[in-house]
Amino acid sequence: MANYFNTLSLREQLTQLGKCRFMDPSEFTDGVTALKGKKIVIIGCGAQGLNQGLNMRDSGLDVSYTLREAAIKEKRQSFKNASENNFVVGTYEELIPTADLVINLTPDKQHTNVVGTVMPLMKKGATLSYSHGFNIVEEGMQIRKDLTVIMVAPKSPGSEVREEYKRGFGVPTLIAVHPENDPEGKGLEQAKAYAAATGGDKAGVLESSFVAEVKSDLMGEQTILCGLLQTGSILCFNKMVEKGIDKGYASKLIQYGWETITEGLKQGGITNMMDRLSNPAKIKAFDLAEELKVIMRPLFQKHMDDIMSGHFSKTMMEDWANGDKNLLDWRAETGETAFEKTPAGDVSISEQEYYDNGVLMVAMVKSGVELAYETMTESGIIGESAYYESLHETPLIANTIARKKLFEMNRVISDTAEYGCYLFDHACKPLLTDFMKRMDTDVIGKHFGEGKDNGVDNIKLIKVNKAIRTHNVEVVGARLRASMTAMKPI
Ligand SMILES: NC(=O)C1=CN([C@@H]2O[C@H](COP(=O)(O)OP(=O)(O)OC[C@H]3O[C@@H](n4cnc5c(N)ncnc54)[C@H](OP(=O)(O)O)[C@@H]3O)[C@@H](O)[C@H]2O)C=CC1
Ligand SMILES: CC[C@](O)(C(C)=O)C(=O)O
Ligand SMILES: [Mg+2]
Ligand SMILES: [Mg+2]
Repeated sequence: MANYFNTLSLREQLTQLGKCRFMDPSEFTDGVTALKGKKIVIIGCGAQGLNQGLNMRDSGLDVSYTLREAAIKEKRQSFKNASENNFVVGTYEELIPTADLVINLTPDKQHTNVVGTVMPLMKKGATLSYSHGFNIVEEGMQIRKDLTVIMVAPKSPGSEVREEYKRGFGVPTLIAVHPENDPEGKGLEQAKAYAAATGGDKAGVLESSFVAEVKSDLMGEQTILCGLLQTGSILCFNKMVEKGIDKGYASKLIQYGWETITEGLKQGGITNMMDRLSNPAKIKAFDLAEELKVIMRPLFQKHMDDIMSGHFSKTMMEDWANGDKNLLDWRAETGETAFEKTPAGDVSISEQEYYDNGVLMVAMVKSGVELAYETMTESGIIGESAYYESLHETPLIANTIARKKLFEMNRVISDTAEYGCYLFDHACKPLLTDFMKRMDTDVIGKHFGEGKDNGVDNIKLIKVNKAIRTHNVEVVGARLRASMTAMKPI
């Protein structure tokens, strides 16, 4: 098997990377009809498997789960997830031959093995679906020619796929049909019905390609979504403790701070998040973000370059072959950080205080979202896709940190995302050493400008506001959010 993307001509690479059409809600008036009465079998019942299946069943579809035999025999967590939720569970041999749609929701590392095992059991003309196209794009998996291959990729952790659905909303979703596998031309209708069943159509669906999904998904998760939240949490916590801020307070400010400030981002973009600060604090956050962008841009670009060239996937696959050594070492290190080990203190922090005392966190979010968006779009990924993969998903990841810190984020995201997150974190922390030496409690831990006059230079404020509001992520975001009429506040 060879990296599929690297086998394409440059022209075809650019076409697939740029494939991105925002679908009109009127295209979903048929709802789940294309899958109604079809037998849907999900392989794996983990983060995505369980939550997508629950949504699909609540949307009226016939969902069951197939697990590897050992998971059933040993009643592993995946077996408990499915059976305690009253789903039928069976072996591959029992369920795969009956399936019209087989949804592969096992970890990316397992895809070649799992798909290779189930493919001979699939009935003629059935459909195979993925929620991330790594196996097809980076590993060049070849699928039987009579099978339709689709992708329905929620731009969200599995837990939030469920939470947003229960709120009557959904998460933005990329759908695609693999051009090499659409023998009956039914792929798109099935992908649309699947996206509707998970609630994705309420938040926005992009008709995209496997290639565009893989390259943008890897970039988002490694940089702004998980990498920078990981690095930012550790650096901000350590700075506060070094400067004498109470540890419990510092822990709470970080754990719940990302969720609170990015809720402002989700509702009204970077503009609204920055508008929640006083004018002097906004100017300070803007200046810090500009500095951070200069320092981190080469790292963001390196991640994008390595993802595009296949270097990232090659090195991660080497780690798979090496018993996941890097991943497991990095995971253990994260568990030992002072932030992870310090419980949130029993102190009250008001919603506004998270902004006022977290100016550096706001600056980190702004710089990371803009850098990820800029780097992706410069590489041929379309703005709408880059928006979902940077700005819209950051709050959904922040929700997981609020639950149980970085441990929870790294538990809920895919192993692929976790690997990329640590890779970024290891490179980013040293890059920010000098910058962090200059930071003090005025920007993290204490109210910025407390007791001082709130006056600012009008000309500077006008320039800052203009720069924030005219950034392309804001222009695209305002358009996309206008169609998110079902979005609910947390
Ligand atoms: N995590 C997320 O939020 C997101 C994930 N995705 C994509 O969704 C897919 C699933 O990821 P995720 O939900 O994180 O996966 P998880 O790690 O949460 O779940 C894995 C499931 O697969 C089963 N499994 C593991 N190894 C094997 C194997 N060798 N054979 C058969 N089954 C196996 C596990 O069961 P058991 O070990 O008990 O057999 C478990 O039920 C990936 O492609 C990922 O990139 C896309 C968007 C977000
Ligand atoms: C952000 C990580 C992710 O891509 C996701 C939740 O969307 C993943 O692979 O887990
Ligand atoms: Mg993702
Ligand atoms: Mg991912």
